[in-house]
Amino acid sequence: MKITVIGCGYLGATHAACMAELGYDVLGVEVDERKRELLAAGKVPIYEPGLEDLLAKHVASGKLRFTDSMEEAAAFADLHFVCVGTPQLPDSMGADVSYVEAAVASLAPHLTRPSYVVGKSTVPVGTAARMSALLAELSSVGEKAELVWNPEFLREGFAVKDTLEPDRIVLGVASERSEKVLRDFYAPILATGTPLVVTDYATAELVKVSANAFLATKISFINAVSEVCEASGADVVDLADAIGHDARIGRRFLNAGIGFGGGCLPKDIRAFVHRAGELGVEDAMTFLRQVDDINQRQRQRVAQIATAMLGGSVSRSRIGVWGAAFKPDSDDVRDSPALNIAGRLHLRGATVTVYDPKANETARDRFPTLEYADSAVDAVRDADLVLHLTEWPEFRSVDIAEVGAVVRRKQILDGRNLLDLPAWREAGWTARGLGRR
Ligand SMILES: NC(=O)C1=CN([C@@H]2O[C@H](COP(=O)(O)OP(=O)(O)OC[C@H]3O[C@@H](n4cnc5c(N)ncnc54)[C@H](O)[C@@H]3O)[C@@H](O)[C@H]2O)C=CC1
Ligand SMILES: O=C(O)[C@H]1O[C@H](OP(=O)(O)OP(=O)(O)OC[C@H]2O[C@@H](n3ccc(=O)[nH]c3=O)[C@H](O)[C@@H]2O)[C@H](O)[C@@H](O)[C@@H]1O
Repeated sequence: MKITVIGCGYLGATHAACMAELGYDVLGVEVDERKRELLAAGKVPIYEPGLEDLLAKHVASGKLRFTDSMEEAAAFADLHFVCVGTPQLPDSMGADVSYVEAAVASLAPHLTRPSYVVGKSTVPVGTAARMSALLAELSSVGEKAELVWNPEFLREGFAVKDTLEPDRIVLGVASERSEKVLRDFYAPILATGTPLVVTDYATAELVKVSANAFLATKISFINAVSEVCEASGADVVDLADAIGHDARIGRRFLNAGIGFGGGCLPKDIRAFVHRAGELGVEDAMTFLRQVDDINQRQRQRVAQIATAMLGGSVSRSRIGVWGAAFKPDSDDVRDSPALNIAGRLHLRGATVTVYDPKANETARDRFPTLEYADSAVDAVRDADLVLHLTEWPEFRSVDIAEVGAVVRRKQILDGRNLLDLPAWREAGWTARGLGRR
């Protein structure tokens, strides 16, 4: 069976390579020439563990190809997955769905056989119904071009595994026929016992944003509690361990720290609130504004604690920053809390040197005025303060004595609450976490 994947960024490149791995012939459609050429050469423009091997294998075997032509896409397959971006609009909290509209509108006129267009992008509720109407209107086969909404739940850093072994598959469908086509398509994954939820468009769209909103809420909840821990001398990690033993709560996504970032959670919660407003139920989602505020506050809080550790002013001090990506095992710096904090301190007059095992280049593109080092030790040479902001495992195994020998002052702030603070203190450091003893 043949499929196309329209939009080959983080989501689309992963989907394309993984579907080739399942045995399908895949044509990726990508408008960005640089990305398309890299992908066609078997190279992934992003760092995602395991993805390049998979992609290179299937490009070499011919199961995976890339194009920029929708005409070619329409001729190639009858099943098309839309994976284009839905970023936050520049002038509002809402999501920009124009890339989804453009993808559907440019594919539809070329469809000459009954086809299925499957939206995977994260969209405001109501988008799928509009895209379904647009598809029927613009395709020469009319309603024989059907739309399905199939939101994606993969996490960066685990994208390949999450695609091949998802927690669940959700299908928003308008007909039994399209449900059957998608059930057959995902049969290799469903055969392993993966739960399948078949529902309507609106529910499928809302499942996705609700899942991200819940995860964001969990993180902001523990971050808010961490501030109370700090004020009262309690320890938020012990607290999270203790409440996490309750299966109704669960320990995952209860790591207090500098907060969530990335290309999805922040923009998705804002788009959710915005859409609720358009639907006249903004009050129901007011708490999500607080979730966002608490998240922003964490960045401010870390900058404040860092300033206090430097005696009330960061001006003329040197700060070494460990981590730039919004999370480990990724080079994605979209809305990265680590870089936001580094940038704030730089703006206040500190010399800030950043090291990230994989994201130095993507960080330099966005924050060219920061300095970048090639190792954890080089980043903190002559530093007055070390900030641990992205939890790459290598930062937990640094040689404390080696780091101590190169810094100017032995001060470290653990923005991810994962370092062994007692070990640092034993070596003569002032070591702090967020809401930690
Ligand atoms: N990054 C992630 O981990 C996940 C992302 N999502 C959602 O998936 C969607 C895509 O996200 P990312 O992959 O992160 O974005 P991205 O920005 O990395 O990729 C989007 C790609 O689509 C391409 N594109 C735009 N218009 C096109 C068109 N008309 N034809 C062909 N290509 C086109 C762009 O050039 C870009 O390469 C978003 O809605 C996001 O919320 C959902 C789950 C996970
Ligand atoms: O819609 C999306 O794009 C994806 O968004 C998130 O995935 P992702 O952004 O890749 O990363 P997460 O692992 O969710 O982490 C998000 C942010 O939260 C932070 N985080 C996570 C967990 C935690 O306990 N504390 C915490 O601060 C991370 O450091 C990171 O900055 C969701 O986990 C995916 O299910 C979803 O598909």
